Amino acid sequence: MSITPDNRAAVKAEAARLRDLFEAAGAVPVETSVLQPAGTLLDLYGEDIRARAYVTSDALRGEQMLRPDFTVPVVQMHMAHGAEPACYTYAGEVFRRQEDDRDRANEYLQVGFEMFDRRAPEEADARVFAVIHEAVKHLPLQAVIGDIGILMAAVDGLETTERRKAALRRHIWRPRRFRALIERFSGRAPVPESRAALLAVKDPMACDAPMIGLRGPDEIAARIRALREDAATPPLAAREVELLDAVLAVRETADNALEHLRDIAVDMPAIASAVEALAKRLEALERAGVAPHSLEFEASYGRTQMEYYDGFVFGFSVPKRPDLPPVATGGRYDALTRRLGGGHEIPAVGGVIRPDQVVALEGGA
Ligand SMILES: N[C@@H](Cc1c[nH]c[nH+]1)C(=O)O
Repeated sequence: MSITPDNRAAVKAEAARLRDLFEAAGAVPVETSVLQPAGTLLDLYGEDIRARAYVTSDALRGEQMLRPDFTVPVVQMHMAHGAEPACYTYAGEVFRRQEDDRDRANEYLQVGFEMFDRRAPEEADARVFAVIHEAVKHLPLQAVIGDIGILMAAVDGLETTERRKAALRRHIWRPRRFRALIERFSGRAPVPESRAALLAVKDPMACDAPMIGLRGPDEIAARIRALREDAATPPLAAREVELLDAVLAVRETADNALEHLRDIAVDMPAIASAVEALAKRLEALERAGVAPHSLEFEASYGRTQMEYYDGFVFGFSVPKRPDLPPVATGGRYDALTRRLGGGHEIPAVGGVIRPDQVVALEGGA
């Protein structure tokens, strides 16, 4: 649902209620411009949002985009002149093109809560989750949590080349492409024919074909070297793939998921510290009044959301209604503060609620 003349007043009133709640929880209200510089900022969101942003040009300022979210501009603002620790709230429109569903809003309000705090990250995770949970607890929603940090640790721990790990890390956000890479790196899928043909030639650069395209000879030669190195890399061990698949398949209540992940970590020590961080987070959630057995944990959760997440992720959705957008989503984005921090960084976590979805559910949609 989007904002229509009929529901505008109700959605705005709900946005104000949420913002008041977040302020009462200690957040300072902030504003960001609707028009944001596109360029490098857009890259931080990842492929999905990049494809859906409204971008326009400006003779003086270069490419501009209609704000696709608040987190990136709020991080920028905080890194430029924020005090520590800090907690912010905001309410305003975000804009994302819808490619295949006309009924999904391309412009809607978000009310957010963001915490920048280097003390006890698990406490901050639990605090953000609990504040959002409290705001939507009157609605029939199911909360799902996940942890991108566990997936990153699982990839980092694989016994393979840095190059293969970097490719997998990049494609955590594209589950199908990730799967295809695993199939190839484990030798279960054949090397593409065109690549095999290229590598069969002793020196592909030694021919007098004209240079066309954007890549120079050095870049092409480097790419061929990389492909040769890859072709000579031993396949991922079947056992490692099995363990990685086991991690990705974890999907159960959070208390059981923790036990399950601890079992997997016995054979996959690379994820052990990320799993213990999950344990601490669940304890902090329990202290904040959220019982772990009431939460679904899905190891793959968040893989199709913002690419800046690198730890805790969560969402609140209407059960059995995958056609409806989540009412609230959020997650941890420590690395984003480093990328925008010009040499500084601070652990950070936050989330947003969509007041239009709250109003629709209250109206029985
Ligand atoms: N900005 C995210 C939500 C979020 C806020 N803070 C962390 N995550 C989004 O629009 O999906």
